[in-house]
Amino acid sequence: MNKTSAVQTIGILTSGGDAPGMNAALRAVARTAWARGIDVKGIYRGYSGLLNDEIFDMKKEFTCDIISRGGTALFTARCEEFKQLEYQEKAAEILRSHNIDGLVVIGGDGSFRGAQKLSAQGINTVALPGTIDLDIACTEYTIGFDTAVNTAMQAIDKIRDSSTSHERCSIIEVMGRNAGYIALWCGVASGAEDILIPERFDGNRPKLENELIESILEKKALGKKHHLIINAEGVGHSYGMAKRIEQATGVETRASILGHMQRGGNPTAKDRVYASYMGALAVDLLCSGATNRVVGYRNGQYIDYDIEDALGMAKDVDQYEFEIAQILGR
Ligand SMILES: Nc1ncnc2c1ncn2[C@@H]1O[C@H](COP(=O)(O)OP(=O)(O)OP(=O)(O)O)[C@@H](O)[C@H]1O
Ligand SMILES: O=P(O)(O)OC[C@H]1O[C@](O)(CO)[C@@H](O)[C@@H]1O
Ligand SMILES: [Mg+2]
Repeated sequence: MNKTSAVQTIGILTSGGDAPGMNAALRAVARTAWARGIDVKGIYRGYSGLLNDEIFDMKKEFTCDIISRGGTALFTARCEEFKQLEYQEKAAEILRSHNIDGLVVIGGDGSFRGAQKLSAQGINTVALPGTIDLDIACTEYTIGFDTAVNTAMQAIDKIRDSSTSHERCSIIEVMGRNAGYIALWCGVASGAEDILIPERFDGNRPKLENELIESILEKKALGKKHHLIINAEGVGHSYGMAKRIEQATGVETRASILGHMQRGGNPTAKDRVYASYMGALAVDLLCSGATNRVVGYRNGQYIDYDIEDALGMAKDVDQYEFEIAQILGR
């Protein structure tokens, strides 16, 4: 019991797509809470597990040997029904029945909405940005992005060796349904000739493919031995694109979709360390009586925002960075 803390029992859940570093975050939440004299309960499978009362007393052993592991030891899920008020009320009741008066939600923007709804139900809630997509406007860093980019970059390096040997064009599709940050970073880090991201795609596929065909022929004329296109999932259609490009250019073209391997693997040092500090801050915010907050990282500092304000912020790929990425690929 901590008489000065606003909360006495903290629950932790992970929600949405898993992200490397989630384990480091939940470990830091638990260990900081214990250091502050606060009990910790784990909730399996995100909001879905919460509604099914999959709640347990977390013990120290649960947090051992997980900092280096990808994924989430709490498992994760998406739960459509949680968007309805009656299920949010039910979830708050379940939390109260376990004496959970503070909750840490680790997930992406969708999970933040859920956290906000639980805060409205009277459960003090703090969210941590756990997503490989980097698509959260209030923060320059999200847990898992660094690992995902490094994983994808290493895969692209390997494809590049094969692509160069065969003097082919390779289209490599990386994750990011609505956001092109992974594609942009991989494109720059791999020296890609073209980078396709949803933020700069107007939906006109014939126009996009014509531009790519022109770019491939131009570079071929300059003597380039391969052509690497990094395509974000949000633009997609990599296999069809490869076929049409090959037909139009006569350059053998292959598509590779990297898929969920980008979400796994041992987190980088950055993801472990940032996630650890963010997890600790979430606990200290709850202890101070804060609710409906999201933790972020900006200008070298860990900070927190009101969830509504955070979700209201707009995020776009930096135009200067995008232009330079294109120049460097020429
Ligand atoms: N408007 C909402 N109200 C209540 N809960 C929500 C809302 N939107 C999303 N959620 C809950 O959060 C869960 C995760 O949301 P979502 O699938 O958007 O993933 P995310 O947290 O954004 O992560 P990522 O995009 O990185 O996979 C949903 O399945 C749902 O349970
Ligand atoms: O296949 P799933 O698990 O539904 O998730 C895919 C989505 O999750 C993300 O990787 C974010 O975690 C998106 O980039 C992707 O579109
Ligand atoms: Mg999301």
